[in-house]
Amino acid sequence: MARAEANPEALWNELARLSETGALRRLSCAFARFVASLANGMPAPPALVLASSVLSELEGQGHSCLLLSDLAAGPAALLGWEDEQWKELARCAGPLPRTAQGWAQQLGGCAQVWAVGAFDYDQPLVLDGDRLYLRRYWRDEMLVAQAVRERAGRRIDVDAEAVRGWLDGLFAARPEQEGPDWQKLACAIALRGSVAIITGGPGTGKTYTVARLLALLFATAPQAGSQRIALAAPTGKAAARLKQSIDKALGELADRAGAALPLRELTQRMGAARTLHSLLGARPDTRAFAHHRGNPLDVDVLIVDEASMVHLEMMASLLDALPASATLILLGDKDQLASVEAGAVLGDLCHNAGAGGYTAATCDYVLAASGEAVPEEFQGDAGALAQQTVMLRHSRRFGGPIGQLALAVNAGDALRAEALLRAGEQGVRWIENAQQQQLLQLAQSGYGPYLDVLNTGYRPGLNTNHEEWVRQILQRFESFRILCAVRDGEWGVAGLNEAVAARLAAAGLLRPQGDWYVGRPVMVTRNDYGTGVYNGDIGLTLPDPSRPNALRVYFLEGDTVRSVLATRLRNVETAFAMTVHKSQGSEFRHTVLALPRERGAVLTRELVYTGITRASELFTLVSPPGAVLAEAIAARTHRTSGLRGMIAPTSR
Ligand SMILES: Nc1ncnc2c1ncn2[C@@H]1O[C@H](COP(=O)(O)OP(=O)(O)OP(=O)(O)O)[C@@H](O)[C@H]1O
Repeated sequence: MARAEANPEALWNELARLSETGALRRLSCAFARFVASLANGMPAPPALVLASSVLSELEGQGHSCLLLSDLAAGPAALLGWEDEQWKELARCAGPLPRTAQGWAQQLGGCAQVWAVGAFDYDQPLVLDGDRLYLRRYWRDEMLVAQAVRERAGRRIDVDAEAVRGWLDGLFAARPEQEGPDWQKLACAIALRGSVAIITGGPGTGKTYTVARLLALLFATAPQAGSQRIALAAPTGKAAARLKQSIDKALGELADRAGAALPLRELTQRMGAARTLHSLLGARPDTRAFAHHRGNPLDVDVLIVDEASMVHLEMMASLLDALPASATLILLGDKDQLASVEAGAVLGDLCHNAGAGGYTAATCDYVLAASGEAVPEEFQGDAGALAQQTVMLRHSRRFGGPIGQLALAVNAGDALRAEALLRAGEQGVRWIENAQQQQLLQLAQSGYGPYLDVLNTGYRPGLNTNHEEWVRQILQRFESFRILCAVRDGEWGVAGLNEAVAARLAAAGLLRPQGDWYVGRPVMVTRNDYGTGVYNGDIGLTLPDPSRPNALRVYFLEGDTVRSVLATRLRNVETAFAMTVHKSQGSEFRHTVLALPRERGAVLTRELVYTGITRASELFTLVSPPGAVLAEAIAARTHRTSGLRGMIAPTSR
């Protein structure tokens, strides 16, 4: 890097140029200007201008902080830039520190940066060791780390013998299986603490396990009758699915347990599963929730499903609002895509779950309370939180080709993934060197079943009633979906939605007119408290039976159908195709994953894995020419955060 003199004007011009070319968000440029403006008229050091713009840019990509070592090494790759773009910017900035320590010294001396431990003037940037944060994210990470550490260290007295008796009754013996019953083990572990993480791929029995954990809590809690249990998930769809699965599992258990355990009472008392937004009391026009440490949630046990989708800010709010006496159970698949917003909280909390790392004390307790012996390879001491974390390893739903493909992708084995796809076994298909027409053909047959019912029309007498007709259409629509890696272009959400609608119209199956038309599937893109629809909700546009010319959008939540007048929905987009991100928490009988022509930063192993695991019976990969699949599998999501480090020091 050249060691020229600093040229502040050239630096600002270069930042502006980068934002004009789209390499840098306008926001990042504006943020750097804001930080610079806080110097009481003094010129801002170029190092600070650079660090602020890079930090803001990385925040937009989901990182919660900036490692100074990345800054010293040149963050071009991290930003998705060419080396030359960074070098040019750095040239304008003049001499810059070459080491992380050098950066820490320079930044720590700036009035806009609070070096942790120094006097706090509420500066916008926080320097914590070798990490630079926006203050909000530093505060959120500290809050999450502290709350998790405290919870992981807390033990609840358990009568291990009694627990063993109940667990033996709740889980069938499995003489033919090798290794411990991780599900049983997870119940024992969760019961003794005020936090537990149960992670595992799809179909590994996370919900099955948690239903048994609830039964166990009910059977062993001193005041079982008054336990307040809440179920929640990041999206409405995931919440409805959680409630449905738990009700089903508890229903089956109730039949088996009989009078010994009044589980039907528990099911009735639990109430609906809610989105985290609604549980915490989201309010229009403010980020602050109604529930926080001053007005905590009224719960004893909180179960959160699809925890991989929970972003840092939400996790911090949740932990802040949870009373110390309550137990938090997080369920999720650590290998799925992280949240759209900054942070990869579940991944950070249980990054090493596969290795176990259970102490002798944990192993003794688990043996006494569940009869399960932890194999030697999973023993060790991976810290307090690891003692409360269990990974479920055996998928019941996913043994076939879809499961094998997901495993291969997760293990980074592109050759095996390609071989499985090419073998064309029942359950997985690959359309290589695809043309868009082939995908549109798939869409026409995949969406055919819902369009059949739609086009038959609602006829009193033929379809038992209007709600039943709507339910049938919604259920059929939910059995097929196109997932995209990107938003733009021929293989992106926007282009494909338009192309699919045009194709269905050309086939005489739809009559698109203007924004709203009968049969248009839509996805809500923003929470709307007025109409009670939330980001990620998917509905279908159908005639309003009581007003001849009006259209309503119908949403299916579990078994319940609800609707909103179409014209009242402001933030929606057509949803024949959706991003893999938005599909998390959903499952479709046939899932089609469309990869783009070129590899970009978003195309990662986690994205492909998440796409595959949305399919319950059939998975089709559609890819234009190129080695995009192998490249995607080789690219892992990397999110910089300080959470692991903040939890680790005192977690042993
Ligand atoms: N120990 C078990 N014995 C019998 N059936 C089981 C067991 N564990 C899970 N199942 C069954 O396997 C299926 C998948 O379980 P479950 O839905 O709990 O998995 P999950 O991990 O929550 O899946 P997802 O991530 O897709 O929500 C269910 O039908 C469940 O009843």
